Amino acid sequence: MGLLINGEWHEQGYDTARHGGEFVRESAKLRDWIGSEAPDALPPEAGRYHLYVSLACPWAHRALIMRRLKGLAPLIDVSYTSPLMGSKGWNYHEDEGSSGDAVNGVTYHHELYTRHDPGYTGRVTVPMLWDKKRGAIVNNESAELVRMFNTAFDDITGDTRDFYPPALRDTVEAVNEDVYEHINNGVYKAGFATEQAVYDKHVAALFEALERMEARLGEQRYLAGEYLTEADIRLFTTLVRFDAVYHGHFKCNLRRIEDYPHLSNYLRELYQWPGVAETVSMTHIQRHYYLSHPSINPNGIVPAGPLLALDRPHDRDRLTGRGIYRRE
Ligand SMILES: N[C@@H](CCC(=O)N[C@@H](CS)C(=O)NCC(=O)O)C(=O)O
Repeated sequence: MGLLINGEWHEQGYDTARHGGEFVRESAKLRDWIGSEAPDALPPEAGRYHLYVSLACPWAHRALIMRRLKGLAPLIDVSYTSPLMGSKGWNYHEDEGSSGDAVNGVTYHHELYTRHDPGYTGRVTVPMLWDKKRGAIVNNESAELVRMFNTAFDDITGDTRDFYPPALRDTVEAVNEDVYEHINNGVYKAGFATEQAVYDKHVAALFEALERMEARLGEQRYLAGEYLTEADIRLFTTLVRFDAVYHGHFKCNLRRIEDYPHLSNYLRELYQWPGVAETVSMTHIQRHYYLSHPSINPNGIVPAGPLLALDRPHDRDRLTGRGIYRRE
């Protein structure tokens, strides 16, 4: 793990001591846009953009799912990193399970950031969308990649499915805020805490939020109601990692997702949604977390279980669901 300072790689973990034992996530810095809404946006084009992801990373995973569900796989190709994030950060070592970098041929992900800006300062993260034409990064904030993929390429693909329908936006935003703060990032805040009181606070907030989602999903099919939206994709990527990684490795162990009837059935429904299972690699997920954080798991033993069997039947059909909203 490390970061770039004026274009130089520095090996450095998260500095929790500076924040009283708290893990504080740095905001993504590269925020260009593709589409027709913004005046200075880049044009949507088939084959022009390339998505760099780790199959282990929950933030990358949400972009990868949107790419798949919006039919963008033929337009936007993908490279995935090795699951092991060592002292030089994310890398493309094919012998460790990476696809290699077919576009730029780099070994380390940070080389892409310095190709974009030789003096780059900041964390070097996945997911990241690359513009082959300019040889530059478009955007490294997954929440924005999800939004972009939802609409930017619709004129090319003819796909009008909308994961952020205007009538549901307020609900989606409210759920996203709770899920991001207490669940998506909550597991990290608990797992990377280096003070007992900090861990206690975040683990409690995490399970209170899971209870809220459990109650919500007891009454409605999806987080924003009858339609599957980006809010569901954003919760899914944490739920699917929870019992396998966050429960043990990050000590988020008051309960498992399996112990919540609605959350566990909902997790299985989403996992079985056409196209989703193929974006899930439990091998990358478990190998990444258990092998990349020596301060938490010094011996690097990767556990054998749990046996999740996410293809078991679910009971969600008892609630009204209308699938994905389509724009007129
Ligand atoms: N805000 C970013 C966060 C992405 C992120 O933190 N990704 C992690 C992997 S799960 C990463 O690349 N971490 C490397 C680091 O922080 O040095 C997003 O959602 O796209």
